[in-house]
Amino acid sequence: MMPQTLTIAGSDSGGGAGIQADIKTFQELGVYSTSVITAVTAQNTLGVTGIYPVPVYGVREQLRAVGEDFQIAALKTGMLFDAETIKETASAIRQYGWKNLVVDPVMIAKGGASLLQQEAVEALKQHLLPLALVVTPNLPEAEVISGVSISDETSRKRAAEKILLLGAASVVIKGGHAANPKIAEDYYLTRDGKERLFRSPRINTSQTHGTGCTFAAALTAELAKGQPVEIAICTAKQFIQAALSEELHIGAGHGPTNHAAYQAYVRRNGGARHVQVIQ
Ligand SMILES: Nc1ncnc2c1ncn2[C@@H]1O[C@H](COP(=O)(O)OP(=O)(O)OP(=O)(O)O)[C@@H](O)[C@H]1O
Ligand SMILES: Cc1ncc(COP(=O)(O)O)c(N)n1
Repeated sequence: MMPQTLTIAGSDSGGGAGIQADIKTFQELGVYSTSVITAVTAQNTLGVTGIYPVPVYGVREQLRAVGEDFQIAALKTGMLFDAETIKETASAIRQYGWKNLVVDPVMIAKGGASLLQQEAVEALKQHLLPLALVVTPNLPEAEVISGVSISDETSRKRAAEKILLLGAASVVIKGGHAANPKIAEDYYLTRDGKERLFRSPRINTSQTHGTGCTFAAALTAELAKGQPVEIAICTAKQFIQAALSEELHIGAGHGPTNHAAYQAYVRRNGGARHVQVIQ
């Protein structure tokens, strides 16, 4: 049977991030996707112009509908917007016993719009992170969650350790926002102290809308297929590397990544693009 996955996230009318990015990625990687929509955004490659949260009972009912009928092998969370939605989500994850949770702690859209209310950060830390197998903050999100200002490898590690103290089993601090012009480097740390660096050549592109969502969705898909976390992260990095390499040039702003590029690359070359893993 096809592995079944769930994304709990916001809708992006522009199709590059959020639920839409997740479902495209799940489909490309051969897993079945269910979805719980937490908020509808009016959004395109130029920015977010409206946010319409789904009432909490609507979120609860979607979670119930999925929980009562599907065998969820792995799931991810993206834009959760407010504390009530976070609590409802955490409660359903516990109720249905869903394992292999990837928490992408989405806070701010590329254009600057806030996708998580400030007072909801505490709820994220208290209710959701303890359930996570992997939490995938970008650099600014890692700073907000940990309270550590990240300026070098030592402070990045300290931030990761603080995030793990909140209860997540492992963390990937993504390096898309780092200043390094040559390398995009993601730092992985587990609760038992295992460290890895996932590095790839940095691609010089403005078509980066939804990179975080796509990366976390690829990771979730691979976990659903039973891959170990490190292998799943490596495939997710290969997936986003391909998606950024073959630009679509859609829209006038920060265009979406190319979700079909990874499979096209694998078909052409019999394998995936090189990502360096440093142990
Ligand atoms: N220019 C780039 N070239 C290669 N890889 C990149 C680039 N930008 C980001 N990545 C990779 O994309 C993934 C997502 O990282 P990023 O730090 O952009 O996440 P994010 O900020 O959460 O994304 P988003 O902006 O969608 O919220 C990581 O694996 C990162 O290394
Ligand atoms: C519904 C939704 N979820 C997540 C993001 C983050 O993606 P990005 O930072 O690339 O805008 C987004 N823009 N919209």
